[in-house]
Amino acid sequence: MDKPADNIFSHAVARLDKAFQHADIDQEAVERLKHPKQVLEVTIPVRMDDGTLRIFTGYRVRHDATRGPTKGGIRFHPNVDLAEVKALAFWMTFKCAVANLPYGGGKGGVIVDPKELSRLELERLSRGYIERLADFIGPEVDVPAPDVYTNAMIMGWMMDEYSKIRRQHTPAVITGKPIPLGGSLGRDDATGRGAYYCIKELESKQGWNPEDKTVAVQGFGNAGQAVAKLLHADGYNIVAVSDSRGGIYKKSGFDIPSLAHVKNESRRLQAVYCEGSLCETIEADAISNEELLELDVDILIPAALEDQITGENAPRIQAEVIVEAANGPLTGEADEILNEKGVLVVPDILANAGGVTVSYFEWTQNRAGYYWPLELVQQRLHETMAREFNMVYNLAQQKKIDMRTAAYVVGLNRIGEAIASQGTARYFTAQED
Ligand SMILES: NC(=O)C1=CN([C@@H]2O[C@H](COP(=O)(O)OP(=O)(O)OC[C@H]3O[C@@H](n4cnc5c(N)ncnc54)[C@H](O)[C@@H]3O)[C@@H](O)[C@H]2O)C=CC1
Ligand SMILES: O=C(O)CCC(=O)C(=O)O
Repeated sequence: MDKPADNIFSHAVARLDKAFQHADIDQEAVERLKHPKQVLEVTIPVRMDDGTLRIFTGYRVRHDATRGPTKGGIRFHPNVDLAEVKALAFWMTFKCAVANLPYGGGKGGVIVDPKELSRLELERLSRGYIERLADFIGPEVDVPAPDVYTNAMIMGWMMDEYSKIRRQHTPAVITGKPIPLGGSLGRDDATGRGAYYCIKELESKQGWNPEDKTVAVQGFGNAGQAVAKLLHADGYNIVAVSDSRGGIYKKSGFDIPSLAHVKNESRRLQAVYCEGSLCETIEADAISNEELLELDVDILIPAALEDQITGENAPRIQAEVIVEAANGPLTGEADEILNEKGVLVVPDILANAGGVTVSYFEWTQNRAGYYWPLELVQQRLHETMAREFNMVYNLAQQKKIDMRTAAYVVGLNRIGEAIASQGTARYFTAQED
């Protein structure tokens, strides 16, 4: 049985060996991709509202920069550790390659439960983290963004802090910002929307009728809410959702805008139906997050944290399709079991690439100083997701491999081409930027 928490990074890189057999890349390059390029650990002293001092620990990892500046979000969570941040940075390298963005992969995290901080404490922590990272990031070097328990407001503080340190307005140092500070229209729901576009591609390939399909969504934050809302609007029956406290189930399905409205107002997931701002409680079953994963649904969307489906619960998964809106929700052992069972898994490095794709659009808009209408953002996101979904899907069919392996093959081939174009001597002598 695997023990996911003990080495999430080595489990993540182990997936490369399977993909390498089908890819066109030098073996030494693959070995090199099993190690991050740079790792930074910082301590952040923060004056709390009661006058005491707390020291927080944070990380930023740049995994690989062959295809461009490293790119990836910042997570604020009590369980953040270095192995997790390294794994998340590794996934970013492949996600950016699969979406064909001119980026490598990076990721950051701070060990903190942001729900325990006041707004001012959170702002001091966010600014302090960027002060520690200021020499490590930059629009052409490493470009952070939101991830779990960080949001546009935090990105705004961070961009402002970096600009203050550089004495230069620098919106392209970070993406996912508030619109008045240079954020892109459409970044807010881009991760869930990207996953939705993947599901729409599957729908047309498999001839699904949305009204016949049941869906369970684990995690009701940025990614989970957006994909649930879009699927609901198309007629899919969202029968279960959850957050960190647990889930709710209703056989006839939920009105997702009502759930989202109340969750965002009250910070609690409740079974409700709203007409305008008038909301009433409705009948539903309380379920645990573990139970949600094992429901008899057509489509399961993990949209919370890593290692949710393991060798232990994979045999009990009943969904026919799993769309990984979260990063790393399945362990390697779970993958094997689900592949055996014939479950179609749309992997994280494809399914949740919508967020970083619109982050790329935001970065290009910041650098050009010219801003796009929402329709253009969504149209280009749709084109990217549909193109890369089909690239991965067709490769999987052609080589008779699972979609995760196919996605890694696409990523490895693109990174391999970039290395070959640079000259391998450069790649292997640590001079790449
Ligand atoms: N925000 C973004 O643009 C992107 C996020 N992702 C990934 O999507 C996943 C979710 O991220 P966001 O939606 O941004 O975070 P978020 O902070 O907006 O929401 C996280 C949600 O997960 C819930 N949650 C936390 N622990 C849980 C648990 N143990 N079981 C069930 N639910 C739990 C929270 O209550 C919350 O509803 C993460 O894996 C993240 O790395 C991936 C690509 C981009
Ligand atoms: O928007 C970005 O740059 C990265 C988002 C992210 O952290 C992710 O895709 O996991």
